[in-house]
Amino acid sequence: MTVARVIVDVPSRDTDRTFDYLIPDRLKGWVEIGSRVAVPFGPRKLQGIVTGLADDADVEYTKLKPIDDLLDAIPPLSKELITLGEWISKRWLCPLTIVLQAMLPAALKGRSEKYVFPAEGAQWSDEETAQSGGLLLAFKKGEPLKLTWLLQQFPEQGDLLKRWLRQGRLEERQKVEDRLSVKTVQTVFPSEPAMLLQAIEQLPVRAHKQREVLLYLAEHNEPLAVLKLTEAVATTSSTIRSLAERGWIEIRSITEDRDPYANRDFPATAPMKLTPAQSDVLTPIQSALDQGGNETFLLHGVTGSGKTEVYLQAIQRCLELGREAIVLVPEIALTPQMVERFKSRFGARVAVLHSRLSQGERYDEWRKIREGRAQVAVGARSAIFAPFASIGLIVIDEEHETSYKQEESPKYHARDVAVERARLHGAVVVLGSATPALETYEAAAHGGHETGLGDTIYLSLPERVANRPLPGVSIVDMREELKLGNRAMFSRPLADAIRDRLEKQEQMVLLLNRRGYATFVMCRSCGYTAACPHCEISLTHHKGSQNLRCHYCGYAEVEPKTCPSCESPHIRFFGTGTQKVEESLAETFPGIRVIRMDVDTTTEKGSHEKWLTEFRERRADVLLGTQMVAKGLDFPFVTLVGVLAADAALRLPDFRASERTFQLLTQVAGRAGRHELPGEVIIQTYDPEHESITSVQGHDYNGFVERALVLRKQLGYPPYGRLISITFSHESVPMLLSTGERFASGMREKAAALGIRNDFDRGERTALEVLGPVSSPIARLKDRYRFQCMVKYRGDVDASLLVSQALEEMGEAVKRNGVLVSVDVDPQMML
Ligand SMILES: Nc1ncnc2c1ncn2[C@@H]1O[C@H](COP(=O)(O)OP(=O)(O)OP(=O)(O)O)[C@@H](O)[C@H]1O
Ligand SMILES: [Zn+2]
Ligand SMILES: [Zn+2]
Repeated sequence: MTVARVIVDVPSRDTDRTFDYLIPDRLKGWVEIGSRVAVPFGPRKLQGIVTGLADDADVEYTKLKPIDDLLDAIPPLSKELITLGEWISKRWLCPLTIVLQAMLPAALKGRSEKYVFPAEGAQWSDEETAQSGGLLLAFKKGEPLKLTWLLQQFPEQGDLLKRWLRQGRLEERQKVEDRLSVKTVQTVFPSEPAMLLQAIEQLPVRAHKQREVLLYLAEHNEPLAVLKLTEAVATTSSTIRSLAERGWIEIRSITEDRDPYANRDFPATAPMKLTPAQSDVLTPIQSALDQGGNETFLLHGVTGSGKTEVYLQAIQRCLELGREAIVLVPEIALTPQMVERFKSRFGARVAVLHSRLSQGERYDEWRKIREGRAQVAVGARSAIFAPFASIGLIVIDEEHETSYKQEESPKYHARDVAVERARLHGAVVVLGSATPALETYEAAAHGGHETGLGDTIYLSLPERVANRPLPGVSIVDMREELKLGNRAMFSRPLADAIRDRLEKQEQMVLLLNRRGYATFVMCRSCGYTAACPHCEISLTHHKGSQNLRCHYCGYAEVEPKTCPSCESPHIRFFGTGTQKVEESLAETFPGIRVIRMDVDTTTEKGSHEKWLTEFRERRADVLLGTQMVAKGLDFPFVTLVGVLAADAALRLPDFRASERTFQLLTQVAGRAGRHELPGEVIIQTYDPEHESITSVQGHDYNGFVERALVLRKQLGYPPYGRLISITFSHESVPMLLSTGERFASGMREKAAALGIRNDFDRGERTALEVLGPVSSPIARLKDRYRFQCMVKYRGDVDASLLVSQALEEMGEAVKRNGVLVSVDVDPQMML
């Protein structure tokens, strides 16, 4: 092959196509589909990814420029991932380069030199050394060598070099990683116990602390981090250092492995003996795996029904068949507890990918996958791009979670990507949830094809393991509480239950549903509310910094003491934050031990883990938090779940608001009574008759869903129709209106030309309707007004294509006027 088709890394519509480059002789055999290259582009040098190879070019040969450089020896992307990327780019109307960049670990994005060196412990026979034509000798000094230099020096040895890199005997590293990596830890190496006891004799009488340290080390005679030792003995590092100066202990810096789980023991677990219900759902999954069939299953299992054990045993079968598995979990459920369950079963074969890893750590895990050292990838959304070669199984836990849809470009949904990637690999998909998304449920229960999921097989685990009952749920009407004179945050039944658990030394989870329930400022005299001057949304009160802030643009102002509008002093901060609940708990229940988990307390690396361990070890009575306490946690002593402000998110202008509320409440209720002790759930609400809330009480997923589906059908909303939202933003409203109108009429003409009607009601199979332009729910953002059009369609029409054509036709004018356009295919957030 002499020509490479390259997607350059400029995310715009004009460059969203391949450009041809010559492959220079020295790079022949090295440039492959999926290679990252440096290329000249006009006056600039750009990075690009090779998406195709050819023997002839689209333009005249003589006009082709050669590729400047190859950026990695082994292509970071595979042919299959490029194909998947092309599909994503079409499906969600997003430039291909943005999709491909999203597939690469961040550490790989820089353009830094690559170095090659022998892997630790790698050996070569004399014969191989002789064959290598000096290549291996070049490594003799043990120093990494530049990839570009090697390619020039050993043009004949390319194949060997490549083979050894693929086998992992040679390793490829880049500078960026060196910069990121190697963390060193000051570690104490104690002498023999006998020596230490002798040393104690020699200490001055008053050196209590030093004596304690030496005693401790005599007892625990093994290397220990200085920090750990100071904690264990409650002393300072200078005490320890003075012992080192006298030669009784030694302090050395040792490099810490970046694998955040590497230094932890995971006691190995054997597969559990399945319950009959678990076996019944595992059997069809395993036989699909055995037959190499490309099937999608919905595993609908109530909370605590043992879905995870089913995943584990399905993965085991997949590995036995010599194939690889991806497990997706929502970012906030990617807790150490979850990771532990996979690590204990499959050990070092598991790679973990999540956003709390540093760039270097993520890159390490990614390489483990690509080099075949790991066969199971557990991670959040983007782990769907794990660079495996032969995927047998993709599991998506809590498949209804909105976090599987990326809100910024590329706006893909990991569930749909999973189904497509599984198709490319002939793999099995298992979508698990106690509260499946309506789209998934519809596809599985009624074979709905509008969902894009295709045929989905419905499996169910309707009961908890070991006949444990689902917790009893009671609903407290907060309006009644107010009538009875209770203005506190906790209703009487909840307060009583909390007291009861404190007495019994059992544990509690309290959820504050804060979405749509921001802490805003309102004047009780005149009704003034503080809003951002640049965006049409209310400002949020931040207690720590005593200011009001806009969550969208970052605008901040000092908190007012009197109303800026009428000067009344009765200006109040409304709404409840977790911090306020924590204070109120402390006042109402003196001595109560509370762990608060929200964005403020979990930003620090490892903090999640710390809080959960503390709670598991029963060093706290209450785990209080936002959405992040609702999922995946399994604590035996939790017998009470309380929900404050259950209805806070019901009024959001989003047709999924009630589905989301139902899901959240069911999930958090599922944290109670998962082991021997029975559980109880108390939900506080101002809207006790709302179906989202009453259905949680009856554990009635199917009833809730069937009723919700009737409504969706009437409105033509998903899963009976699909949506594309197009948002235009500009400083001028008239400009927006005319742009929006032009788009809407363009779309209508296109649909009409295809004979597609725009009325949804008459039950025609194919329909398309354009709604808007209307002002967006967030009407102004950063001084730009926002209008949106919604395309609603169903049946046999490629609406994404029509939208991109309509936008293309308006392209020039829109660009000239500075209107920004953003497209969201299958939007999950209507705000
Ligand atoms: N076959 C089994 N025998 C005994 N215990 C089991 C079995 N399967 C699962 N369990 C236990 O039951 C509890 C609940 O299981 P698990 O956490 O897998 O449920 P889940 O369906 O994933 O729940 P959720 O959706 O609420 O996270 C766990 O403590 C698990 O160890
Ligand atoms: Zn006022
Ligand atoms: Zn703002």
